[in-house]
Amino acid sequence: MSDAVVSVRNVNIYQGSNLILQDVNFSVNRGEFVYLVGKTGTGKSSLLKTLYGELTLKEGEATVAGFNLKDMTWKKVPFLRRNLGVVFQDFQLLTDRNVHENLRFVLKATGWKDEKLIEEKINDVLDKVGLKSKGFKMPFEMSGGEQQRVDIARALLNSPKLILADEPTGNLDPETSDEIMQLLIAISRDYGTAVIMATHDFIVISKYPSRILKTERGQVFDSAVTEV
Ligand SMILES: Nc1ncnc2c1ncn2[C@@H]1O[C@H](COP(=O)(O)OP(=O)(O)OP(=O)(O)O)[C@@H](O)[C@H]1O
Repeated sequence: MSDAVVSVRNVNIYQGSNLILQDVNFSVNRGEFVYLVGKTGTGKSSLLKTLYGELTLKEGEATVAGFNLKDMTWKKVPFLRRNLGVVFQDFQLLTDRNVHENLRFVLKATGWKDEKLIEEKINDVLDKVGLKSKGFKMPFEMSGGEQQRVDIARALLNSPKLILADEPTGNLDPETSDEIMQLLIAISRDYGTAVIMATHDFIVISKYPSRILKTERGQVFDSAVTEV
């Protein structure tokens, strides 16, 4: 059986009628950590959006966490998302509730009902990101690094096979970026979660070298296949 969590074959990605990326081919295996780099506007976000079902795949073949993306209906997208964790630069936490309530909100929205299991899961993910005692804090009471940890905890709630992270260190100072990188790398290593992380931060990449996908001139180049 293939270990691929993401498989993309002969894919063309459009924004409206504009072809953004052509003939994209790559796979990502369980537990792999992959950077996604490329100049602004070359299609990193468009590629991530395709992988989490925000942009419908019209041309080519792709599977993510066992879901076929081709012509996926909007009805199916929430089921895909439950198998993914998505982490953004700007955290996107609900500002009017504390950390615990932010996490509980996601579990409830994704169908969790058993209060004991909900409590256990929240404690589990907070422990994994090193925030076990911070569940009562409001987002505005936390540093940027702590908020990013909460965002990662939220991404872990449904034990995803894949985390898609769009510039997760973009708003953080170098030391805090380091902490977040070590956390994401530990998650991929310890839980077998594949991570695809879009970034402009070459200091981070040189410090934590890993496979690179690069968007350039309408194509995706893969350091596993060619020099990027
Ligand atoms: N919603 C949209 N509608 C139309 N065109 C879009 C839309 N979103 C992005 N584009 C265009 O698609 C191209 C790729 O944008 P995308 O956001 O994927 O690039 P990016 O590499 O992620 O850039 P950045 O590093 O700035 O985030 C750009 O030319 C952009 O203008």
